Amino acid sequence: MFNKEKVKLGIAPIAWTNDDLPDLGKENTFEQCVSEMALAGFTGSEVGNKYPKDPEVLKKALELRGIEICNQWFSSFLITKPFEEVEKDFRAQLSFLKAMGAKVIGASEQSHSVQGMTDTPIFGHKYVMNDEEWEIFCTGMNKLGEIAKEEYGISLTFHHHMGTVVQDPDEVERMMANTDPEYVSLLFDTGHFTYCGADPLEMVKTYVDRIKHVHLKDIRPEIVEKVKAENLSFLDGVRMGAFTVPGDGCIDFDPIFKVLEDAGYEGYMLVEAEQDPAKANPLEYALKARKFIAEKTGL
Ligand SMILES: O=C1C[C@@H](O)[C@H](O)[C@@H](O)C1=O
Ligand SMILES: [Co+2]
Repeated sequence: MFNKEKVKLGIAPIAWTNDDLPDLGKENTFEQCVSEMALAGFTGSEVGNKYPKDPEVLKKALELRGIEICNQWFSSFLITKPFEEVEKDFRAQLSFLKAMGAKVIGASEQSHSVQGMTDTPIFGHKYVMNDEEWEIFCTGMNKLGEIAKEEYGISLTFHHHMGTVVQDPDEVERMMANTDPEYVSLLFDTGHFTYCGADPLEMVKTYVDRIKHVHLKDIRPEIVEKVKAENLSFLDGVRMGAFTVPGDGCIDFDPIFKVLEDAGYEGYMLVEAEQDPAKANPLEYALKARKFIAEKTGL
């Protein structure tokens, strides 16, 4: 059994309004989004572009609905920008997260990333770091993680992601092996591992002791196949419905939950299923996800 005091459930605003494709759900307001998260039975959220920037204003709106901020995406550019520049942006985001009471920051290395490029096929076009870049990247992540932990009391979790320099299992392995477990943890995303052809069960078994945040997303494999066959971009795939909520795609979540449960996982499991809200009503899919998680985990 998951410890109900220590494992919490969240949902990402990306199902209501997609910051990577702002036309998807542009009509949905911040208030509708957070109200529906609460209505569906979630207590955690990440941060979307429509969220108030002032921590006090945001905190009030969330507290009214019994929601807290549990993580926020951070785009690092360790191999293409001076460390000091990355550090400045990182500290600004940590200050915001600390004011919000969040315990986790989710970093993704966005140097040379093709995840947001609509004219670049997602398969076969990602950048591969050389040895020197790996050294800069891992050293930088350790430094960011140390700042986050020692100065802000926040854990740095690294988000492996399609189209980025840390996408495939061998890249995740190299990143994990060359960063300090004290300062760098893994943000385990079921959808991104499945999308790149990895087995999310193997990945969770391998890294469970270093996982501090979980993104639960499912995959519609026929859409991913189409993206591959037709050389489409990551965002084309999102529009077409490559991702959906857990329980609605091809991933077997039972053994994944079991590994996390047996290891005594503590932290958030957050549903993150970006799709077109005009086709997949966000409240309907949030309720569907919440029911699935309750049935599978008792949470
Ligand atoms: O954590 C995430 C943040 C999104 O912006 C991203 O593209 C999505 O796929 C994801 O996993
Ligand atoms: Co994710």
